[in-house]
Amino acid sequence: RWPGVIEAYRERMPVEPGWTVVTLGEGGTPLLPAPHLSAATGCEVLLKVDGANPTGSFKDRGMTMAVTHALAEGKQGVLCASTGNTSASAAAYATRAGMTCAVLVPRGKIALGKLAQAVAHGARILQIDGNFDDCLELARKTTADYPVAALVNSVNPTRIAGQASAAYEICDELGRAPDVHCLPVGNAGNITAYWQGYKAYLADGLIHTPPRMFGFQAAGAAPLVHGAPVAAPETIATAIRIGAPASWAGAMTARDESDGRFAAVTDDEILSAYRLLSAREGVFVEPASAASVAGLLQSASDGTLPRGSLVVCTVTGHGLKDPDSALLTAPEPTVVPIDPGAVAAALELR
Ligand SMILES: Cc1ncc(COP(=O)(O)O)c(/C=C/C(=O)C(=O)O)c1O
Repeated sequence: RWPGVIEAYRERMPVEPGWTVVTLGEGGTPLLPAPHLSAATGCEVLLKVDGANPTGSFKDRGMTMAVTHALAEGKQGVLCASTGNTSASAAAYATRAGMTCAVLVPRGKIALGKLAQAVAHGARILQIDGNFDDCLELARKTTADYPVAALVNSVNPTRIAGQASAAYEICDELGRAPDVHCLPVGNAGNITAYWQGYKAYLADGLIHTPPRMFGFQAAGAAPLVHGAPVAAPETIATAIRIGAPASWAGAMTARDESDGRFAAVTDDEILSAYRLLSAREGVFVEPASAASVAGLLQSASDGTLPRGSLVVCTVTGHGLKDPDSALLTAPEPTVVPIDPGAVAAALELR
């Protein structure tokens, strides 16, 4: 039985003996071959399907560590700013730990599924009349003034330590690191964590060569591509609608040390990758997650991704998080009378 991220990689986690480990069985997610993407790019493409985590996104890897740490510190609750998935995960793990949870979310810009999760777990939800960056600033100030609550955003290093587990799993499964690792980048905690994880395996001689980190941002929310914060980030991929990444330095380190790169993908590229994943690979992800595959396709066509490369694309969140986006292009449902002939006709069965 998979023991969860902390027990699976205990010697690499900042956890002390005797601490209560707060886990929902996160981690150990599929590393799935992607035959259509491999054929389309001339590479060997694998998807790290992190939407398969307990609350449906990669955030659980960091949240198990952050909430375990907060509980050990005697905190009464957790607080976070979120575009949605962090709040869903914080609410679930806080509940598991018997702690309270408060979340600050940008007004009107949070996908339905994520809000439902925070509500279901009984989190206090404050809609801030601003964007994610405003929420994060508020969360930092609030937890500084009222230390009774732990700030569990990815500025919290225990989040990064937990999220590095994805890199460990990939190396353990492949017996090596991929040549290139593609992932969507918003607040840049995840790319920071992956690079930390690959470097740890390199230092321990468990891999010979770390991957080049390819980070992809939505064109309307691409501060790391432009080299400056974006005041009014805009994208349909609301999870990465972030203009001032908190882990800017970590993202730069990952790019520079790995000979990697950042690039922007348009909402159209994101949506076409989003549809390709569900329609051809059978993997349903939320739009932000598809940015890594949009970037893979862009890199294959603009020559920045050499043919024959072994590539892992992390798809970070399950498609159920954002049902509205899936229904954007849904055809009108056909109404059929209770008649087998009508069904056969509607399905054009011969
Ligand atoms: C599905 C999905 N894909 C990619 C990202 C970007 O990861 P980072 O670059 O580590 O921020 C997020 C981030 C979400 C939040 O920042 C939040 O939930 O507050 C996400 O939910």
